[in-house]
Amino acid sequence: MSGCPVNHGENIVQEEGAQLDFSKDMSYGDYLKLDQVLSAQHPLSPEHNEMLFIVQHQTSELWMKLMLHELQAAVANVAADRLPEAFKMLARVSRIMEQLVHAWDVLGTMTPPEYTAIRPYLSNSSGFQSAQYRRIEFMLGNKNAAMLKPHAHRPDLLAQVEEAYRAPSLYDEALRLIARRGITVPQAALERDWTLPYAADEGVKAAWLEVYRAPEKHWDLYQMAEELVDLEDAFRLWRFRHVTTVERVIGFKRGTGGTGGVSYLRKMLDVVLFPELWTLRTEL
Ligand code: HEM
Ligand SMILES: N[C@@H](CC(=O)c1ccccc1NC=O)C(=O)O
Repeated sequence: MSGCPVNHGENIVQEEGAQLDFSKDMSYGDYLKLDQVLSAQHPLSPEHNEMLFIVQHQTSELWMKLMLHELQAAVANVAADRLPEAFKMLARVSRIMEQLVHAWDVLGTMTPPEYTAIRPYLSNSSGFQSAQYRRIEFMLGNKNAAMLKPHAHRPDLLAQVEEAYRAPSLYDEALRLIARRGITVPQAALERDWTLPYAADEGVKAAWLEVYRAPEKHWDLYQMAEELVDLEDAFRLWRFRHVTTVERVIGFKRGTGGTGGVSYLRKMLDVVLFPELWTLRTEL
């Protein structure tokens, strides 16, 4: 084999001039704090599949962290009439949601006996208690005071969840925006108790219909509405894949969080975040 013209990896690295000494420089792992991130996986059971379960949830929480970062900035941009910036962020939030929809395929490789072996180690913990998830739901308008309770023992997290609970949602800000643009929106939608879940309103539907019937007059509001529909569409897919994966893995057992399990998650499929943006379509 001597004299073989194969370009070995070592040669390529040298020819390319890749830096190989990081004793004095910040490296990849330093920048990304990988020692911290990759030392946070501690299975409680002897089961092989628990690593999948932990990594799946931790990566989901990381994506949720980015989603919150983008959503917060998007809401602030809508409130400040900076729509191009808001659209960029909302598009990213929808793509993250789609990423999480596809992530269910990985978890779906876990069979009921494999999960049943891990489940006792989870005790009463459940995704129901995810503070980041609850903040996302609240920012998207699905407000519910009872969902604050699982965070009562963690004042730091409770403060963050409460902040999202008390603030106007993305949709509330979108309605205030279209009102500022001269479209008639019922006053009750513009100034209200933001802790209450949004209730569909014929006057709000009429307002959005004005946008959809003359898109050339309100092009950015039209784009805003379609960004919101994209986001809710992706969120619905996530909820659907969750309940299907849960049925596949635990059937109709009660949840570790204390709910009926699949029955509870199916009820959540009926949640509509931006109702008028869906109902108006019948009239177009
Ligand atoms: C085998 C995998 C999974 C099973 C069996 C499962 C099961 C359940 C069940 C039964 C509930 C209802 C609450 C309860 O009583 O526990 C729930 C809620 C929830 N789960 Fe999962 N889950 C799984 C994976 C995940 C993953 C990967 C995530 C992503 C972070 C997640 C996030 C959530 C969230 C956010 C809730 C609350 C939903 C709401 O209140 O609308 N779950 N899950
Ligand atoms: N609620 C699930 C447990 C569960 O899935 C879970 C437990 C701890 C951490 C995250 C979880 N994922 C989503 O609910 C169950 O009833 O099996």
